[in-house]
Amino acid sequence: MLIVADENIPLLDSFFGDIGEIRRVSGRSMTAGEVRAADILLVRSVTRVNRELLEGSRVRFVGTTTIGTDHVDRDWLEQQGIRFSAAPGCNANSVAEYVLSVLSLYAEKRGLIDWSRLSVGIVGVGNVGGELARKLERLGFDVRLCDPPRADLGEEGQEFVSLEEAMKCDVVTLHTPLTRESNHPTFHMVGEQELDSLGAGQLLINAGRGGVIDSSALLARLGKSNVPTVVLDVWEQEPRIHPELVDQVWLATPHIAGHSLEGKVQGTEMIYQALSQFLGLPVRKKAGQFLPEPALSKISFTSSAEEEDAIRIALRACYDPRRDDIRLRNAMSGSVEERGAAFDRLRRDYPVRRECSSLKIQLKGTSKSLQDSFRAIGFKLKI
Ligand SMILES: NC(=O)c1ccc[n+]([C@@H]2O[C@H](COP(=O)([O-])OP(=O)(O)OC[C@H]3O[C@@H](n4cnc5c(N)ncnc54)[C@H](O)[C@@H]3O)[C@@H](O)[C@H]2O)c1
Ligand SMILES: O=C(O)[C@H](O)[C@H](O)COP(=O)(O)O
Repeated sequence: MLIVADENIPLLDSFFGDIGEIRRVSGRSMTAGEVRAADILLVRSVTRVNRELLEGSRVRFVGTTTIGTDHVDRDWLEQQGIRFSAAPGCNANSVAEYVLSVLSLYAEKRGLIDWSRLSVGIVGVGNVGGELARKLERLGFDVRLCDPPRADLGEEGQEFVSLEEAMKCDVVTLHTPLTRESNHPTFHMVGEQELDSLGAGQLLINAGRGGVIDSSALLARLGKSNVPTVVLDVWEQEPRIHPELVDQVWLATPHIAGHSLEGKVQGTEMIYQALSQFLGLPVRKKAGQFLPEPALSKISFTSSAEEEDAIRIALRACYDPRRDDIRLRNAMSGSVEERGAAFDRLRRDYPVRRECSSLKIQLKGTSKSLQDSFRAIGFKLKI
């Protein structure tokens, strides 16, 4: 059995080595010729999986080791009887931790000692937005949820606000899929009007998909007065992103919010499970068995620790988005092609980033409130 796979999928041999022969190819430039003889196709988010790629091939199973599926023509796969599987939620915690680290930096930039005084509007409350909401609510933030498809379902006990209401929060963070044909399409959902409603005291984060914000409207907005602070992890036309936009936003990262090692390995594991089921094979491997010891395993705080400082230090010890921001800015020179290649290189060669759960926090004589905050974020405590 031939498995053609994006070379950026981690642990291909460990998970799939005994299922078939693995042929690694570039996900970004994968061609019909490269997949024609494959039985199984494994991709990440950068491969357009459609008729053009697969017509006439032997492929019977397509797995994407990602949450997002906007790169896959699912209707066509279904018509062809090709089984499709994605990895919902695999890196949701990674994205939630990305947003928490950004919030900690933003609170500091604003001179706020207590970060939980920020109100946060979460737009798209699925696996990512839901995980983020749980953490923020436990940390005491005022959280507003905006999710019209869920609101339509009339879920009992769940309150949702409109996009307009969500855009009034101190922080607005976008976690929707990119859709064009749904009842509530998200393509360019945040355009001129929404951007004009934001002001200098607000932060806008996009860690969903680039096309959810109209980037021409955003560039125009950033050229006016009373500008909001903007953090972009996702961009229109990746990898050929707009260098001017990189210049204008506060933090610019190369679509890596979900790139914790845990998130990536869980994505591979979920597709291994789905493929095993498809082929009628037993599931014998687990992501946990392949995770190495983290480089940083323990931090201690004593009763002298200030709560806000301790959280800031621990969060940034795990992940500091400023490092990714600097790498992206440094890569923004040269021609369009060179910049695009550099964007992809930053993602391919992404350093190992571990989630907060890999770091044990030792607390001696600290307050209950600090312990609760660490637990809410997802750290393991040793008291
Ligand atoms: N930056 C990254 O690295 C990264 C990582 C993971 C996922 N993502 C992106 O984030 C998206 C969300 O991930 P998820 O796991 O939460 O997906 P999900 O499917 O679990 O949740 C998406 C939510 O968005 C809601 N939604 C749809 N249309 C909406 C609209 N118009 N307004 C508001 N809400 C709307 C849905 O009802 C759903 O609840 C993915 O589709 C992917 O594109 C990005
Ligand atoms: O949809 C997802 O899961 C994320 O956007 C994912 O992190 C994308 O990573 P990529 O497949 O581009 O490496």
